[in-house]
Amino acid sequence: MSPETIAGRYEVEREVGRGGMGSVWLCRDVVLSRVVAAKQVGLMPGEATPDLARAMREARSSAPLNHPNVVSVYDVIEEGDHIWLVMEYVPGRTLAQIMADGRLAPGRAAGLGAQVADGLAAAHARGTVHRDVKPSNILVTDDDHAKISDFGISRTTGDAVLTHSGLVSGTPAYFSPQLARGLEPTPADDVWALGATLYAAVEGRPPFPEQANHLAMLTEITSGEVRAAEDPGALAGPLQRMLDPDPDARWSMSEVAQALHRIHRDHDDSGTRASVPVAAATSVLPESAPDPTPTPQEAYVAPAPVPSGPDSQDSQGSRRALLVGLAVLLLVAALGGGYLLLNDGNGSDTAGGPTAGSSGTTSADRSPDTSTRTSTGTSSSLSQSDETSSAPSPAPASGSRTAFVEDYYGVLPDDTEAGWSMLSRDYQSRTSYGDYAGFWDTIDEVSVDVAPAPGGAVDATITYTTDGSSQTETRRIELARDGDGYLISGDQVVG
Ligand SMILES: Nc1ncnc2c1ncn2[C@@H]1O[C@H](COP(=O)(O)OP(=O)(O)OP(=O)(O)O)[C@@H](O)[C@H]1O
Repeated sequence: MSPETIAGRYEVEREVGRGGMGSVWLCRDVVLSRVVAAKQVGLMPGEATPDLARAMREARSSAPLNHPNVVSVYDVIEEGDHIWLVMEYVPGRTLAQIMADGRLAPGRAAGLGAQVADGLAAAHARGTVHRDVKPSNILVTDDDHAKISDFGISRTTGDAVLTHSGLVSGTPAYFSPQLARGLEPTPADDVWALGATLYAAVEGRPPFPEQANHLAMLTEITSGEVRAAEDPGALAGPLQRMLDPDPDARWSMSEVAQALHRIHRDHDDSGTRASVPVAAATSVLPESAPDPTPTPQEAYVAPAPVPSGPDSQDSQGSRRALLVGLAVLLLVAALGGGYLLLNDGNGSDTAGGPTAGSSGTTSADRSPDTSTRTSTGTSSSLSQSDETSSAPSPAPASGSRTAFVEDYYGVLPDDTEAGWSMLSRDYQSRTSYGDYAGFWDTIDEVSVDVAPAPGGAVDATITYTTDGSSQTETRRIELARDGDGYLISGDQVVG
């Protein structure tokens, strides 16, 4: 069901997209009689969750910018179980969507990049680092006016270190080597990310192509060895300066803007130049088409904890890279799946049920009201190459909801086939078994405390341990009935 009005002021017309934090809706502001975009961000009743913190951060970071190349944030509204970020509506497409049609001509890429650089230079002048510049965060109108959006994980000088909901939703493909190593974000990281974005726009793939194993990808990024773009045209020089592994040697964002404006003036070769779709790597979010019957209850899995701490010594580099990788993986993997698993939010499964059959569980006599804990051993070495297989192991068929979730984490990280079989078919369809197993292959040990949550959900406080380092988060896990037992049908971070 779609919301009809938000805060008695914004009449909802339709859904225009979905991101890592929820849906985005086209609305009419009846007070000022203008269209706006409202981004729904999940909020637990009575709690200031990391999502709220993220929305407030986005509002605070971008609202004062008031720049033609930055999406303006107008308001943050708390209503019922949700918060809404009300912002300027930008008709058009994301750069990721444009790139899906084919590679961009260098002149056009320079023109879009110059505008984004203008917006980011203004942010940098205010001491704000965006941290998540990528094609899906660049909105482009039909006449090629570009605006950078989503300051949700931006950092302003003096901010407390983010411990939750930091980092990116989906892909580290645009991370600088320094960010991949877990160092403090700086404006130079945005310069790299914009360079990587322009590289992908003209080349058809990002400098470090997407891999199912994000940890391996982060390790590769830390090398900083970018393969020279094959046909960058006039962008060759700027790309070299933006993608310099040494952040001190990179251009500032203002220098980038100047150079790109100059190229755009000199090479007005607009349009795409080939029908080579950019790999899905650059379209990291399933961007939905307008839907006349949107379902606002749907929420994407929220970001996972990010390792924190002021230490940025090189000697800590590999460990922090691992932790950052782990955070990314947790972020995209949720219960261990792949990219941006959707939470169906209603606790019901799709018709047809899971591919696996059902069998008994040992947990039928456990009380659903008792918080329990389980811990499992070291990681298996499961192959990550099987992208399509359905696991043969049967799902438990009976038992309490909390016990089912406990059992789920009880089989992990070692028996990913059994874990996979405990996910609903709908949930499985949002990732691949290869990604799922690949994620759990990076985890040495997982332990969980479970407790009943409203609506038949289960709150699981999960601790993942890798290489002696641990990360803990709480996920609200939705379960769907499957015969006498359950299957996991969705989840979201709640703490
Ligand atoms: N201000 C806006 N005007 C018009 N469409 C928008 C606007 N903001 C977002 N959208 C659309 O909604 C989609 C989702 O946006 P959103 O910012 O939630 O996701 P994201 O940036 O891709 O992901 P994340 O929030 O995890 O970084 C975008 O891809 C775009 O299609």
